[in-house]
Amino acid sequence: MELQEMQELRSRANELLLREEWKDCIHVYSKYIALCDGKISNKAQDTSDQEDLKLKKSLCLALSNRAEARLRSRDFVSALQDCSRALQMDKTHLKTLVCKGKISLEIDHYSEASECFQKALTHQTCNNQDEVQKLLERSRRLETQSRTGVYDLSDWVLGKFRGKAPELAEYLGPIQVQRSYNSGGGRGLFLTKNVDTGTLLFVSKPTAMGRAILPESGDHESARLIMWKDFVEKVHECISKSEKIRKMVYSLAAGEEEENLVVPDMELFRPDSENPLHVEQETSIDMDRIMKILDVNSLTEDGLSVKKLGRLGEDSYGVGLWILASFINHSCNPNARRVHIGDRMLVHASREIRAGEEVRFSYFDVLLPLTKRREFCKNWGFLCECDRCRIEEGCIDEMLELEREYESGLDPGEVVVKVEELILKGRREKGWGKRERWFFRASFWEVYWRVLESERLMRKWGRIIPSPQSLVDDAIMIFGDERVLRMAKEELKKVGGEKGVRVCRGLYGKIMKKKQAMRALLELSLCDESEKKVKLGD
Ligand SMILES: C[S@@+](CC[C@H](N)C(=O)[O-])C[C@H]1O[C@@H](n2cnc3c(N)ncnc32)[C@H](O)[C@@H]1O
Repeated sequence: MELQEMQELRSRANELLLREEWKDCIHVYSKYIALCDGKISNKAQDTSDQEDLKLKKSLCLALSNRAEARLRSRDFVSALQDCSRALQMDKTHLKTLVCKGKISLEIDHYSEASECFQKALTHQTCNNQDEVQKLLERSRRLETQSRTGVYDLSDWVLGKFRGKAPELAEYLGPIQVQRSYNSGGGRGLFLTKNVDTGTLLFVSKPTAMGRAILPESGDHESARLIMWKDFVEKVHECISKSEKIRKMVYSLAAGEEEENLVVPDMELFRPDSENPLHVEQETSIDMDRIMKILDVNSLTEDGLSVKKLGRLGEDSYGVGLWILASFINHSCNPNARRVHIGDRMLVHASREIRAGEEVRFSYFDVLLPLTKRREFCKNWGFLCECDRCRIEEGCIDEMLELEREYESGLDPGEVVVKVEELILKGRREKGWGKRERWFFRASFWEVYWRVLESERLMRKWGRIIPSPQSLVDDAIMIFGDERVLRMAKEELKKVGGEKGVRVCRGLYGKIMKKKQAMRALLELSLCDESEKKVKLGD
C-alpha cells in the first residue's frame, strides 16, 4: 500500500515538474521525500540491499528535482540544502551538480559554479554537454570579472544596446567602509589605493529593485507609488530568505545619529563571503526600521549623475537598494559617478583619487548655486559641508546678490562677468586656483549656458567671458557631466585624441576596451534626445 502511494506521489511530482508548477511540485516531492526518509530509517529486516539502493537512488533524484523546483521559485536556501543532501548520497549525481552550479551562479559563487559544471562535464552520461559547457563558460567569465574588475561592453555598445544588457559579475574593488569625519560623523566609503580616472570601484547588484515605465501623460505619482510598494515587498522577501542580506540591510543608516553607527566589517560585503543562505526562521523583521532604512538609502535610476546604459532616453523610473552604494556620502564636488547597466550599479572614479580619500558622488544635480543645493540637502536631512560648500559659504552674500540679480532679469552676460570678477577677487585675495574657479562657474552653470548657446548674447559678451573650451577643461579635471561636455562636442568626438578617451572614462568608467565603442558612446551621450533616438534607430 505504502509503495503504491509512493509511486503515485513520485509520478504526480514529476508531472508537476514538467508542467513547471513549482509550488505544488515542491509540496508533492516533500511528501514523497518524507516517506522515503521514513522507509530508509525504519529499514525492515526483509528489505534487500538492492531494494534499499533503489530507494536511495529514487530519494536522491527526488531531492535533485525538488532543488530544481526551489531554484526556479528562487528559494535558493532550500534548493542548496536539497543539493547538499543529494550530493552526500551520490557526489557525482549529474542533475544535482548542474542544479547546484545554477544556484551558485544565482548567488554569485562563481568558482563553486565552475567547479560543479566542470564535474558535470566529466560525467559520461551528460547528454546536454553543450548547455553545461555554456554554463561553465558563463561562470568562468563572471569569475574573472569578479576577481579582476575588468569588464568589456564594447560589443554591446557597438551593437546599439540591442538585446538584453550583458550579465555582469559583482565586484569589490579597492574600497572599505570607514568612519567619515567630514560627512556627519557616520560611515563613508574610502579608497585603499591610488586609482586613476575611470577605475571601477565596485559593481553591485541590488538587494531589490522596483521599476516602472512612466506614462507619457497622466499620473506619474500613482505609477511611482505602485512601484515603491512592489519594491518594499521584494526587500521584505529577500530579507526573510537570507540571513546575510538581513545583516547587510540592518547595517545601513535609518536616519539616527550617525556617530553611533557601527562600522561594518568588509567581509560582509564580499560576494562569496560566508554562506549567504542560512536563515534563522524565528527572527521577525522590524518593518518600521526597514522603511526608515529604505528612506535614507534607496537610490533612483533617474538621477542626473546616472546613465542608464542601454535605455538611454527611455522614460522609465527605477528605485533600488544597492548596499555598498548606501555607504557613499554626498559631495557637491564629487569624485565618483554611478552607471546603471541592467540591474547592476557600477561605481567608478570620475577623476584620480588617492588612497585614504573618501569616495563621494552627488545625490542630486550639483550644477546649481549653494542655496539650491542646500534645499536638496535639507530634504535628505543633512547639511553638506564639503569643500565646495565651505568655500562658497565664505562668499554667500555676493552669491545671493548675483542670484537675485539674475532672477530679476539682469542680462545673463552681465551676471557671468560679475561671477568672473568674484573669481578674480578670490584669486587675488585668497589664492584661489582652477578648482575654486570651477566651483563658482558650476554654481552659475545655467547662466553661462544661456550665454554660450545664444548667438545674440555671444555677439555681445563672447570676447569678455571664458571660452567654452576652458570651461570644459576645468570640468574634465574637477567634475562635470554630459551637459558641460556637450559644449566641446565636436572636439571631444575625436576620441582618437587622448582627451576624448579620458572624458569617456570619467563619464562611464573603464568598461570598454575598444576605442570605437568609446567613440560611439561618447557621441551618443553628447547629443540631445532627438539625435539620440535617430542614432539608436528607434
Ligand atoms: C546613504 S547614507 C550615506 C552613509 C551614511 N553616512 C552612513 O553612515 O550609513 C546617507 C546619509 O549620510 C549622511 N550624509 C551623506 N552625505 C553627507 C554630507 N555631505 N554631509 C553630511 N552628512 C551626509 C546623511 O545623514 C544622509 O542621510
